[in-house]
Amino acid sequence: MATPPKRMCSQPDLDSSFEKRVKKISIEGNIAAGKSTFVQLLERESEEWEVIPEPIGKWCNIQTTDNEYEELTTSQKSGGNLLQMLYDKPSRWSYTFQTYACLSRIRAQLQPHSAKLQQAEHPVKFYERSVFSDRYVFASNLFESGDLNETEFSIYKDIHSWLFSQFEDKLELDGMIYLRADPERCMQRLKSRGREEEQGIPLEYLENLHHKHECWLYNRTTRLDFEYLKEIPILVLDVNDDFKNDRIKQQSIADKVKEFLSTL
Ligand SMILES: Nc1ncnc2c1ncn2[C@@H]1O[C@H](COP(=O)(O)OP(=O)(O)OP(=O)(O)O)[C@@H](O)[C@H]1O
Ligand SMILES: Nc1nc(=O)c2ncn([C@H]3C[C@H](O)[C@@H](CO)O3)c2[nH]1
Repeated sequence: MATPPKRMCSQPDLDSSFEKRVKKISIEGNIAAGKSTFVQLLERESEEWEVIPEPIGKWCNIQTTDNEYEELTTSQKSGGNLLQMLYDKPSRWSYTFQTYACLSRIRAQLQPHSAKLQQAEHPVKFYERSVFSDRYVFASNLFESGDLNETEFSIYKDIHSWLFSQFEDKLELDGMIYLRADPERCMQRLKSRGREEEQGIPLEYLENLHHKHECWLYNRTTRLDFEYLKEIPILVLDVNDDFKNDRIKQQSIADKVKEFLSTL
C-alpha cells in the first residue's frame, strides 16, 4: 500500500506573524570588547529578552569521524580547534574559518524560537555578532592582510550572499548595538580573560578590526551589498569604562537599550 504524502505540520500564518513580532538585534564589537559580559547583563534585565551566543564552542571543537589515515592531519594535531589553527596559520585557515563561521552563524540564527520567547508579549532576540560582522569585519580584514586571496574572498562572498538570499526573511535584523572600545582596552581584557588560542594576537590585529568596526558602524562609510543594512538603526555604546561591578552604570546601559528598542 502506498504511504500517503506527508502533511506539513507547521502553521505558516502563526509562524510568520510571530517572526515579525520578534525584534532581532545583533551585538557587534571588537574581540574582548565585552559582548558576552554585556549580553549577560541584558539577560538579567528582562524575561522577554533572549541571547544567542556566538558559536565559538563549535569552532574550537570540530568533530572528525574519519579514522582512515594513520598519520595525524593538521586538524587532528590541533584537536579540531579551528580557532587555534586560524591564529597559528591564518594564510592556510582563513578561508575555512570564514566559510564555517558564516555557516554556523546562519544555523544559529535559524534555530527555532524558544517556548519562553513565544509567550513573550515583546520578544527580543540578541545575537552575539552576525553574518555581517563575519563579512564586513573579519573576512574583509583577512583579505586586506593577504590571508584570504582574491579567489577565496570572491567565493566566500558568493556563498555568503547566496545563503543570505535563501534565508533573508529569517536573517534580517531590526537593529544593531555597537560596543565601542579602544583596541588597547580590548587587548587588556583579552589578556585578562586568558583564552588560550588568542594569546598570540598582536595589538595591530585588534587595531585593524577596530578600524573595520568604526568604518562600518560608527562612520558608516563601508560599502555594503545589502540595501536594508545601509539604513539599519545602530546604537553606539562606549564600553571603555568598567561597568562589571557598577549597578548604576549597568542600569544606565540597560535604559539606553530599552529606549533604543522602543524606537524600532
Ligand atoms: N566593561 C567591562 N569592564 C571591565 N572588564 C570587562 C568589561 N567587559 C568585559 N570585561 C572583561 O573583559 C574580558 C572580555 O570580555 P567578554 O568575554 O565579554 O568579551 P567579548 O566581546 O564577548 O569577546 P569575544 O570577542 O572574544 O567574543 C572578560 O574577562 C570580561 O570579564
Ligand atoms: N577570523 C574570524 N572571523 C570571524 O568571523 C570571527 N568571529 C569571531 N572570531 C574570533 C574572534 C575571537 O578570537 C573569537 C571569539 O569571538 O573568535 C572570528 N575570527
